[in-house]
Amino acid sequence: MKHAFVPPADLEPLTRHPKAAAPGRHIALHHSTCFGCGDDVPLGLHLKVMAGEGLTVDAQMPVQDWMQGGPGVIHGGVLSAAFDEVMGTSPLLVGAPVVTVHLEVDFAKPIPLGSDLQFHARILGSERRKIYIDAIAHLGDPNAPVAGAHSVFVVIDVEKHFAEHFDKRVVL
Ligand SMILES: CCCCCCCC/C=C\CCCCCCCC(=O)SCCNC(=O)CCNC(=O)[C@H](O)C(C)(C)COP(=O)(O)OP(=O)(O)OC[C@H]1O[C@@H](n2cnc3c(N)ncnc32)[C@H](O)[C@@H]1OP(=O)(O)O
Repeated sequence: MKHAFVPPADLEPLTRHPKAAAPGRHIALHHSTCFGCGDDVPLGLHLKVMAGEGLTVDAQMPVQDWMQGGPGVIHGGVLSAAFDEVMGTSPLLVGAPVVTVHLEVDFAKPIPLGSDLQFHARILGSERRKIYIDAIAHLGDPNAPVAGAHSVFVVIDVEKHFAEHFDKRVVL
């Protein structure tokens, strides 16, 4: 798949946190009203991100009718949000809460409504507070990706980062 993103060649390797979810286990919810992973939002992606081997995660997403962009196919923004969520959850494997600063998506094939979309993301390494991650999406054959993504996330102090906005949060 074509892509233009070039991660730094000298990234620091990261290691799995001793308390990270075991391979095959669900990585605990970010929060229940998150558009990407929350159980309590009526309209959301409801993604369940599972720990994989090493510094990888996996998720699957049924492509539902409300996700339509072009007729019969997924909207690119919905796909981008799903990549953001899946990749953004993976740093919890190394014990790092992050926010996205950069997200690139390569759309290789139209993705039909009704498909069962599979995601696989991997942490590439870090540079200071930045964590570089890439991912693919496929329809059953990881060797035939229908989309790919590259991202940069930055490790934050969660309480400080959201302090100013916390009182305006939506509780359902
Ligand atoms: C949805 C909420 C998520 C909450 C997560 C909390 C718990 C996590 C647990 C579970 C994860 C669940 C999964 C979530 C998935 C979805 C994540 C999202 O969609 S997050 C929403 C969108 N993103 C933002 O709203 C960030 C807005 N940006 C900022 O607030 C600031 O830019 C911030 C705090 C991230 C960094 O600002 P500074 O002042 O602390 O630090 P400076 O020095 O500017 O940047 C740090 C490094 O990042 C580079 N950087 C900054 N922006 C960059 C960019 N656009 N591209 C590349 N590098 C960039 C800089 O060059 C610097 O790198 P050098 O160390 O100097 O090399």
